[in-house]
Amino acid sequence: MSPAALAAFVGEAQRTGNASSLHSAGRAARRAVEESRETVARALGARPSEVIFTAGGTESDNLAIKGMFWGRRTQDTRRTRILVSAVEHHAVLDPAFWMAGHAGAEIVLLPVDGDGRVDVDTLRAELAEHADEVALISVMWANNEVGTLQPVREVVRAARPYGIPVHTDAVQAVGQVEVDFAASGVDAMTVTGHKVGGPVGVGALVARRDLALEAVLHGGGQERGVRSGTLDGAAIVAFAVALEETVAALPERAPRLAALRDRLVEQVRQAAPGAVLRGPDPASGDRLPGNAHFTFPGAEGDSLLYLLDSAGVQASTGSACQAGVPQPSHVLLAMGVPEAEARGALRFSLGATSTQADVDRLAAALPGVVARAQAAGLVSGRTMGGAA
Ligand SMILES: Cc1ncc(COP(=O)(O)O)c(C=O)c1O
Repeated sequence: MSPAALAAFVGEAQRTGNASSLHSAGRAARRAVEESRETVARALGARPSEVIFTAGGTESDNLAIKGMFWGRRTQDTRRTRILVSAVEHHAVLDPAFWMAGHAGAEIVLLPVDGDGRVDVDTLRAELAEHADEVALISVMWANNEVGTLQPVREVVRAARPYGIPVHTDAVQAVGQVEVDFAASGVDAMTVTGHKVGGPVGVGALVARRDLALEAVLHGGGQERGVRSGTLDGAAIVAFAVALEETVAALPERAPRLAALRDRLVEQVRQAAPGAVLRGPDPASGDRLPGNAHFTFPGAEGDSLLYLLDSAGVQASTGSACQAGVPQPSHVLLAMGVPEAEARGALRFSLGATSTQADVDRLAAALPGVVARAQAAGLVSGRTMGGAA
C-alpha cells in the first residue's frame, strides 16, 4: 500500500462509527465514504452516484456479469447470450460459465488475434445475427497477462445501435493508461484497490444509473440496493487516496514504465535469445506500459518462476493449476500459441517502485535460470515439440 493510503487506512480504521448508522460517529464515517466516492468518481471520469463500492475486482466482475444478465433477462426473457472475449480474467469468465450452468445463459467467446486483441468484426457479425438474444457484452480494457489494450470504444460503437450494455474490466488499465468512464461509453466498469497502491479487498463497479443491474448480495440495501453489506470505511478511504495519487502520477509514470519495459524486453532478448515476446509490439502503443510477457522454449513457466524468485526476481506465469498440475494459460491458447510453448510463459509487471536495477538483476539471472529450467524440462519430458 502507498504510504499515504496506509496512513488514511489507519486513521479511518480508528473511527468507531458505522457508515450506515445515524448517530454522529456514523454520520462522520458516512461523510468519509461519500468524500471517497467523489474522489474515486473524479479519478475515473464518472459521477459519484455511479460508484458502487465492492470487495474488489472479483466481486465487481461477478456483480457485472450476473447483475447485468439478470437485469436484462428480467426485461426480456429472450436475452440469454453473454458475449465475452476469450482472454478475460477468470473473474469474468467463471461467473459467465456459472450462469450457463445455473441460469440458462449461452456464452459466446469472442476470438482474439495473435496479439490478444478482440476481433470486433466477429462481434459485429454476432450482433447482426443475434442482437435480440444478447444480454450483455464484456471486454476487458487491458489484458492482465500480455498487456493488450482492447478496442473498448469500438466494442461500444458496435453495441450501441442495439442498446446492448457493455462491461469492461479495467483492473489492469487504471493507473497505467488513461481511463475515463464517461468518455469510454461503457455501461459498467470494474476497478480494484490493490492494483493502484490501495488495499486488497476493496474496489468498485462503476455503473451508469440507467443500467439494469440486479443485486448479487442481498441484505441491508447499501450501495443503491445492489451491494448490501456494511461498508469498509478504512479500505474505501485508502482506496480513494491511492487511486487519486496513482492517476495524478500517470503522466510521469507511464512514459517512465514504458522506457523501462522497453529496456527489459531488449535485455531479456539478449540474455535469452530463444525467448519470444507475446502480445502487441511495445512500439505499437497497444500494450500496457508496465507489461512484458515472454515464452521460453523448452522451459516450464513454474520452474522459471521459482528459479527467478530465488535470484530475487518476482514474476508470474499467468497460468492456473488444476489438481496441482500447471495448465497453459487460456489467454495464450486463445492467441494461437501452441500448448507446449504456452507452458513456458512468464509475465513481468513493472510498477511505481520498479527500477533499472530490478531489470539488470533479471537480465543477470536469466541465462542460468533458463538453462536450468530447460534441463528440468528435458528430465521431466515436458519439452517443446512434445519430446518424450
Ligand atoms: C483483469 C483482472 N480482473 C480481475 C481481477 C481480480 O481482482 P481482485 O484481486 O481485486 O479480486 C484481477 C486481479 O489481478 C485482474 O487482473
